[in-house]
Amino acid sequence: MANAFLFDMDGTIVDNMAFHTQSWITFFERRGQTIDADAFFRATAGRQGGEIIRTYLGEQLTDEEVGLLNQEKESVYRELYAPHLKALAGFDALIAQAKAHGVKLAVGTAAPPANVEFTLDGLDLRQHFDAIVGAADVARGKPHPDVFLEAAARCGAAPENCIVFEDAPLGVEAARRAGMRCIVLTTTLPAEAFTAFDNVIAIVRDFTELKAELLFA
Ligand SMILES: O=P(O)(O)OC[C@H]1O[C@@H](O)[C@H](O)[C@@H](O)[C@@H]1O
Repeated sequence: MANAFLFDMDGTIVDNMAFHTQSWITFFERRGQTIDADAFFRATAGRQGGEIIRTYLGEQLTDEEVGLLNQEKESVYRELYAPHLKALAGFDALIAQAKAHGVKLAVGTAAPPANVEFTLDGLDLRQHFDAIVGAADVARGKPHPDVFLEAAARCGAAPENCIVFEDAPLGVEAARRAGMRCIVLTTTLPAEAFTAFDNVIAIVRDFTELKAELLFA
């Protein structure tokens, strides 16, 4: 069976979580709610936008209302982040190395299709992936394992042959529930935030710090 690298998108392929958080702050301010940035990131990063909106604004919202609210939030985010769009250091070299070793590549993200397009097409990265799984493809966001299990299945890889790359505690937990090892990128939280997870095999600042022995053993 294949080996696969499953990449979270936001906060991992791109260092953009500060812009997501800022767009949520703006979105909730418009509705008279104040959020604490750090606590909000820990509690929500990796969940789908619709799940986050229902948690904070009410479970009674219809799917249509949630869809419109989510579109509003994500367009604020894209406008804020667009001038800064770039892949995290070492990403291009890592995917080239992975391909040379025959490793399958996938994305497992909570992002909606418009954000996947914005990021992966904006950086011309879509061509590299064997599978791209987002909010439109699975019912439940992280910490549920659905997005990574679906990405692995589409790559033809068993969970034990997958390495997930993540920046958020709920994403590391999703990998753990999927039975997958995880490499943490400290784009947003420090290494200490991940010490409790037994599936974490490395914690790095960006992709340049990764050793080939760990990835291709
Ligand atoms: O799963 P990923 O790629 O880290 O995406 C996470 C983010 O996806 C976004 O679409 C949400 O609006 C964010 O608030 C969320 O944290």
